[in-house]
Amino acid sequence: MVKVLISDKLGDDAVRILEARKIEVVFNPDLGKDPAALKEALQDVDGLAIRSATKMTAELIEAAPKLKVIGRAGIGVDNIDIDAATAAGIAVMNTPFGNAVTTAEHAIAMMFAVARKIPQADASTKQSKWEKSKFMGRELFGKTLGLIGAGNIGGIVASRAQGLRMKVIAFDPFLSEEKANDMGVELVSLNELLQRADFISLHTPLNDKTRNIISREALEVIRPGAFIINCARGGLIDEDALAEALDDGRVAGAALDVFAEEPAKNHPIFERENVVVTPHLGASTREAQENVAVQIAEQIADYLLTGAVQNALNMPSVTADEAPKLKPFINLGEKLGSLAGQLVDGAITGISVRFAGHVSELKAGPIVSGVVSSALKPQLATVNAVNATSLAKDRGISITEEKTETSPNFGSTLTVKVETANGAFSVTGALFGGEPRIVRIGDVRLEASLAPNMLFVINEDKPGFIGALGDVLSDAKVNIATFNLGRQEAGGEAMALIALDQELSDDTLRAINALPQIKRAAPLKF
Ligand SMILES: NC(=O)C1=CN([C@@H]2O[C@H](COP(=O)(O)OP(=O)(O)OC[C@H]3O[C@@H](n4cnc5c(N)ncnc54)[C@H](O)[C@@H]3O)[C@@H](O)[C@H]2O)C=CC1
Ligand SMILES: O=C(O)CCC(=O)C(=O)O
Repeated sequence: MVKVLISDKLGDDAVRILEARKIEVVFNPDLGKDPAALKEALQDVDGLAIRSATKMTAELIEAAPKLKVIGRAGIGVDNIDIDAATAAGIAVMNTPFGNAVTTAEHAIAMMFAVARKIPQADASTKQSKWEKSKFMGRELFGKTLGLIGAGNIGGIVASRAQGLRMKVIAFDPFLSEEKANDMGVELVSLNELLQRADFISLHTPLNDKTRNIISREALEVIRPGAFIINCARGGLIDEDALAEALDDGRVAGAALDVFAEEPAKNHPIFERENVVVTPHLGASTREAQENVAVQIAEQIADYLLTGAVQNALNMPSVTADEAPKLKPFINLGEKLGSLAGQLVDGAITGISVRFAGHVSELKAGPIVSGVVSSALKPQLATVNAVNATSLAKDRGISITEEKTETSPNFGSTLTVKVETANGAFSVTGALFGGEPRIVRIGDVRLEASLAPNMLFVINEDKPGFIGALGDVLSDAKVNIATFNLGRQEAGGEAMALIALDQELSDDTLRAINALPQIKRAAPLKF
């Protein structure tokens, strides 16, 4: 039975959905905060569902031998070592839209809260102080809002702010001028944004380019009296420099939902009068939590049970409709790649996949990943379908695809060609009753199903060879299951793919290679 661990607080719907799909669920919402216990619990799970408390480090990923998918019920994946997951063949998925509206609403709420000092006024009024003159606020109407990052959440914040009649400008190097125009947002440089914005709201992922994007230098050029709102990630702001800018009044106020270190307790910035803080509540509404719990449970179940891939950060997507059609061709591609990879000699320099017939209408990515990973497997122990194409690219191996709509003798065929400095090897396969079958090797037609133990031979097409080979195998007590022959012309070169019921020993292989007609004999494993 497939098993999924939920190690953070996640809506109950997630458990219901997974169990309804006959998945065993271990729901321990406190495990994410206890890496040692989490490590133990990861030993035998196929899937993991998390929010932000669980930090999936390379060490934890290594401790999860069966893990196939990590699902983040939310947007930010900076708590997952994606490179380590990819290297281990684990799909990493998130739910990019489920909590976006809620988080954008939190940013707007925080902007109001800091501009009107609502939390401070609330606390004072509840202490019976009635300090009316102390809490003079600022109006948002007509002010300039500067968005750093205007994607999903930034875009929603922009539209809400426009409703408040604010002017919205944005710094986002990956947003096209056309899209910005559609959003009614003026694209500017970071420097211009810092100098023009009355309110600055951050909405980028945390990565090497965005870490400390609000740096000490940025705070030096910021428009005096600006407010800063951060509902994205703590590491985007240099917190020490912000504290100083708040103290000397360059920054009028800051509203922070996220912190460089979380949970943030006794943070020095909490002592500042002009700061409003929340404990990473951006996504915390009933609606958003229901959305992300349902979405991640469905995505994890689909992936584990059908192979469908949605919202993965390290794999091409495959819909639930596509998955059953692709599965047999992925299997065929893996077998062809494996056969070619086992038979080529020397470092692989290129792999090409030719799709002919109906298979050319299917998504190529997952099939190519299967071909590449199995072709490289004999040379690279760490390769898998998730990291295959990126690993190939890193090693300078060219990957090409070619598609033709017709396949003369079969509904669909896949041809895999693997090149090395010593030559190329190509093999074609098709599906018979959904099962992979080899139909051509190089220019030679031959039909063979694949078995766990096989022998590939090239020999001179002369009488007596098959008998002699049969004698060697019989002496070694190796039974022939199927024997499939092909040749280009009588008396020329012949080929055979032979399925064996037992594994070949080195001695038997030596005896086969010593037969006079033999040109090549190689064992194959599938
Ligand atoms: N506080 C909370 O509870 C929540 C926080 N978040 C965080 O909000 C952030 C934004 O999420 P989404 O809008 O969904 O992401 P998104 O991917 O839709 O948008 C991010 C935007 O940032 C831009 N960007 C990337 N690098 C940039 C750079 N160097 N400079 C300027 N812009 C850059 C991208 O082009 C994109 O438009 C993420 O960090 C996410 O983790 C998301 C949900 C809840
Ligand atoms: O799960 C949460 O509460 C945090 C959400 C978040 O930060 C995200 O989705 O990026």
